[in-house]
Amino acid sequence: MYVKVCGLRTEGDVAAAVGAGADAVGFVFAASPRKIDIPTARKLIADVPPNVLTVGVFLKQPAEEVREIALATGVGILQLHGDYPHETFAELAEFRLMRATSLTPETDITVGAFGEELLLLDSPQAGSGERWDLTPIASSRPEGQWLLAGGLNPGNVRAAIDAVRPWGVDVSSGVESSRGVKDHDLIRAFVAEAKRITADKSS
Ligand SMILES: O=C(O)c1ccccc1NCC(=O)[C@H](O)[C@H](O)COP(=O)(O)O
Repeated sequence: MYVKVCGLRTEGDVAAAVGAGADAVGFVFAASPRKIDIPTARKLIADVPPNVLTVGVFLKQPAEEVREIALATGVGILQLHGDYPHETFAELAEFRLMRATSLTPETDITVGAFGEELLLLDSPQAGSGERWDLTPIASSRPEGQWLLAGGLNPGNVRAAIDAVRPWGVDVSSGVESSRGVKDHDLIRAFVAEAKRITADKSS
C-alpha cells in the first residue's frame, strides 16, 4: 500500500513521516493553515531521501505560479486540485503530475486521462478531514495508480482500504492534533496501519 502524508511543515513532521515508512510527503502551497513558504519547503524537500516522493499541493493557482514554485522548491510531483482543464496539464507537462478531484457522476476516473501519472480521489473540500461516500467506487474502481483521501485516520483507514482497494492512501487532517499541526504518533500509527493491511493481504 502506497502511503502519502500531506501538509507537512517542519523537520519533525518530515522525519516522523519518512521514519514511519511513508512513500510520499506533501507540502501545501495553496491558501491554507498548512501553507508552507518557499524557502522552508526547499530546505525540507532537499533533506527528503530520494526514495520518498515529495509532493507540492496546489489549488486553482495559475500554471505560471505553479511552475515557479515547483522550480524554486525542487518538489518531485505536482498535486493539482480544482479541476484544472486539459490545457493546464499540458502546460505543466514538464513536471510529474497528480490530478486531484472529488467524485461526481461526471468525473473521469481513468488514471492518465489528463496526462497525469497519479490520480487522487478526495472529498469535495480537500484537506478538510471530511469523509465522502465511497459506494460508487466500491463497484466501479479506477485501475492503476490512484490514491484515496478524505477523512482518513488511523482508526478508519483499514475499513476504507477494504471497501475500495485503492492503490494508495493519503492523509492530512487525520494525523493532526489541531488544524495544521501534525501529531507524530498519529502519523506513525496511520502509516503502520495502512502498511499492515498490505502485509495481511499478501499472506
Ligand atoms: O490541506 C489543505 O489545506 C489543502 C488546501 C487546498 C488544497 C489541498 C489541500 N490539501 C490536500 C491534502 O492534504 C490531501 O491531499 C488530502 O486532501 C487530505 O485530506 P484529509 O486527510 O481529509 O485532510
